[in-house]
Amino acid sequence: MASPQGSRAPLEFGGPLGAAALMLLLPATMFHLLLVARSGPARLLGPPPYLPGLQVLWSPRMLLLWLTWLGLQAALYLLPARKVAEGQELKDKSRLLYPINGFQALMLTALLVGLAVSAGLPLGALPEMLLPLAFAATFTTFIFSVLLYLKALVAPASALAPGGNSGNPIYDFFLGRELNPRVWSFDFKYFCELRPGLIGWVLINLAMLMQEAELRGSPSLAMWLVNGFQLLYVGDALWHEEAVLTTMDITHDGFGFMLAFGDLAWVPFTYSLQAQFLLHHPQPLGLPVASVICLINAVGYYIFRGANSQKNTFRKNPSDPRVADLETIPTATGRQLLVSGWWGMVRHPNYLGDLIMALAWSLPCGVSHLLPYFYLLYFTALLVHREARDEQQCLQKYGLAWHEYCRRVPYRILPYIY
Ligand SMILES: NC(=O)C1=CN([C@@H]2O[C@H](COP(=O)(O)OP(=O)(O)OC[C@H]3O[C@@H](n4cnc5c(N)ncnc54)[C@H](OP(=O)(O)O)[C@@H]3O)[C@@H](O)[C@H]2O)C=CC1
Ligand SMILES: CC(C)=CCC[C@@H](C)[C@H]1CC=C2C3=C(CC[C@@]21C)[C@@]1(C)CC[C@H](O)C(C)(C)[C@@H]1CC3
Repeated sequence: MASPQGSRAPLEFGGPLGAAALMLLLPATMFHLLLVARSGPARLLGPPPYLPGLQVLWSPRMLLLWLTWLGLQAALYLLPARKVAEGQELKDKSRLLYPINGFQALMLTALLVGLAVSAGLPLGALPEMLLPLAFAATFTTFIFSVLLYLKALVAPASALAPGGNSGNPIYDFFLGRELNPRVWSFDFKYFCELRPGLIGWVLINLAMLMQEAELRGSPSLAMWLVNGFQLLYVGDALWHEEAVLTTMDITHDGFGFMLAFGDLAWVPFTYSLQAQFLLHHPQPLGLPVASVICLINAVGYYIFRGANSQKNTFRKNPSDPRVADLETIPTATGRQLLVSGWWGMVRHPNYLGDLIMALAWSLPCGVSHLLPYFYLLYFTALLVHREARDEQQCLQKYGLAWHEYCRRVPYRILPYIY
């Protein structure tokens, strides 16, 4: 059944056909990457070394391990939070409350893992378990998405997302029907966006580092860099957890297969690709090159954090002294758009910083293989597409003022190029 507002929303991602194709393509790509990363030639574009049978992929023990991980993160989410933040205003003018305790969850996970490892937990064995673990994550994601779809059938119209309610079950299953599915105060989308996947990603990286130390005596410099850069990224996301409440994933997109799979399976198992690659294909890296790569990551982080913080500070309080002097354009909604500072350089300076960091994460893996650059390629495509979606939403929200912003700041992500 199509909702009144859903029937007006234009279809994205190529409509039902595109959604169906992505639901097959994304898991297939993830398994391809997992298989290729451990193969000798490590060819991104070649066939996988072998096709694993169900007996390799399906393991009740791995399913149990995966569910235990989700359960642990859910328990940490429910612990008392240092702060409770209000989300953006909803259609019915209400605001939801969100616990801000993601960084605390990261620290407690580190403590628990540290204790478990010193008590003999073989974390270095995790690399060998990635395939069945990824299969368990994909399997549970499908089941979870079906439950989310069914839950949305009984949700009031005001709880539905602007997209994802076209009436086509495949499309709606993929995009997600309900904006903020919750059971009591447990918010599934917010929980999945920042906890099990992101923390799982750094844990997989750490397992690669420990396994490398076991195999070769000590972790390589390249492995240290990849682990350090990505830990900084995840730590930063959890430290600035409140900022996720204004992203389009939380404010605009429904919670369906796309985000559930993206958050729970795609992020931990494909974002850790560089560490997986390095475990099986050690790369020599000298200090001078490592220093240049650190500098690239630092520049990317500086732009990413500067731009995101500037916008978040401005959106919270436009008269905050840190942003009060910036030039702005008024809009008919009463909100203003920044046209100087980071947001006067390009229309998505935060994407630029993120892409520079993505480059720095691949460079420690050398230039002999394309595989470790998969993240950079995928992420460029994701951000270009995301930018176009955001542009469309901003045009709807701000109309003429958005046209004026585009005239004053003509480049989207890369100054003078794009
Ligand atoms: N690692 C990963 O896989 C991914 C990382 N990311 C990162 O997540 C972060 C958030 O990205 P995302 O949610 O896409 O979008 P942004 O944080 O860039 O937010 C876009 C919104 O910002 C507001 N805005 C745009 N221009 C201006 C301006 N000039 N002045 C004031 N406000 C403005 C508008 O919303 P409004 O006016 O309503 O406030 C717009 O909808 C980024 O750093 C991105 O790189 C994103 C996707 C994947
Ligand atoms: C191709 C595919 C499977 C689509 C789903 C996309 C998701 C993987 C990404 C959509 C937006 C994301 C964000 C982050 C991770 C990736 C996903 C879920 C993010 C949590 C990474 C850390 C950042 O600091 C962030 C908090 C800004 C970011 C928010 C968006």
